[in-house]
Amino acid sequence: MTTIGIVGAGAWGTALAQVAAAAGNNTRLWGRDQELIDTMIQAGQNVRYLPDVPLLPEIAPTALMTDLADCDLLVIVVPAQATRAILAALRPVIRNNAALLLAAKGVEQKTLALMSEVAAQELPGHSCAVLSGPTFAGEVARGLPTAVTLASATLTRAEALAAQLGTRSFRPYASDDPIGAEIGGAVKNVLAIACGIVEGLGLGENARSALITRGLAEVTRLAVAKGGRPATLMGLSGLGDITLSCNSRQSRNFSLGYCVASGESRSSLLTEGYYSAPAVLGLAKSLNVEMPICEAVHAVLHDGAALAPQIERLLSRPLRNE
Ligand SMILES: NC(=O)C1=CN([C@@H]2O[C@H](COP(=O)(O)OP(=O)(O)OC[C@H]3O[C@@H](n4cnc5c(N)ncnc54)[C@H](O)[C@@H]3O)[C@@H](O)[C@H]2O)C=CC1
Ligand SMILES: O=C(CO)COP(=O)(O)O
Repeated sequence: MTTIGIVGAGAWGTALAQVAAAAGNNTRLWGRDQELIDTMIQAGQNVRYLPDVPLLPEIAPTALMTDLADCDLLVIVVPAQATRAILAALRPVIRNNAALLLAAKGVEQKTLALMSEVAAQELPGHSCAVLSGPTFAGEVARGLPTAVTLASATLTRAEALAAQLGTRSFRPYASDDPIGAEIGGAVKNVLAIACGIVEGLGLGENARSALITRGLAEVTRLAVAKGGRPATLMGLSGLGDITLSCNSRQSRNFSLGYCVASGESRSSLLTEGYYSAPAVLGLAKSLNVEMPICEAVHAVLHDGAALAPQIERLLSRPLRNE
């Protein structure tokens, strides 16, 4: 039996622990907060991040990193900006041949690195794959049907992981384009903020559809410049996740955009898209890729730009061929 350590006991980490356990793996769920872990053990649910979802009894929550020492696979599910520190903390603990599966959707602000690049620097020699796609944690944890991209540089490795984690309701599709999958996951968060803004301003469904489609063109340009394949962006980790997150207030990124547009407080909603926007743009600049929608979101969130001129700027761009 495979022993899987889920590193990060937030909403997505908890949902992935449900998946790993349901797929028949020996599953540990590590979180940094001992009090939360104790409550999880007592209440049989993650009361802070995923309330009202009973956890499978096979999941072993722990706040001790040493409990991950014998894991065959570590699923890294802390926010992108915290991933480097967690990987470094795991270095003295985990087995030399433990595999990594990266589940955060973001780009590191300090270095503009993708999570797979961070992992290669912090834990060189460990095999590494990426999990991404349209997945609201609550739905996955309740066992509702979901499909994801599971990408690794080697297709056979991705297929093996897909078989290890797949169930009737959680269907990983294997891919050998981790870069495309990672870029899709990181940029969709920024696009979801843009769509939340459009919704909050009441600009209509046509405008949202235009943003989704032109956003898809934008993210594809970046992925290709970074070495990914356009077809990946037409799959679950691209179009699939953009469609989900750009159309639902269940998305925290979409909700952040909505709050920004309607002038509601957004302090409790600083999301992966908020933190990754500067890194996505930095990466785009370094690769000479134009990303006007992400630029507008960044200007509003990080430079204090007013919404109206940013919308005007997008609408007054020269007409071009599709
Ligand atoms: N919630 C969702 O539906 C999905 C989330 N994701 C991605 O998964 C990643 C995690 O998101 P969520 O679990 O939703 O976030 P969350 O906010 O629910 O939980 C984050 C977890 O990470 C822990 N954490 C934060 N900083 C840490 C640090 N420095 N060291 C150790 N632990 C730390 C927190 O204590 C918490 O347990 C994000 O990149 C997100 O984009 C991906 C797919 C679905
Ligand atoms: O990644 C997600 C869905 O695929 C979750 O989106 P939010 O982080 O915007 O809630």
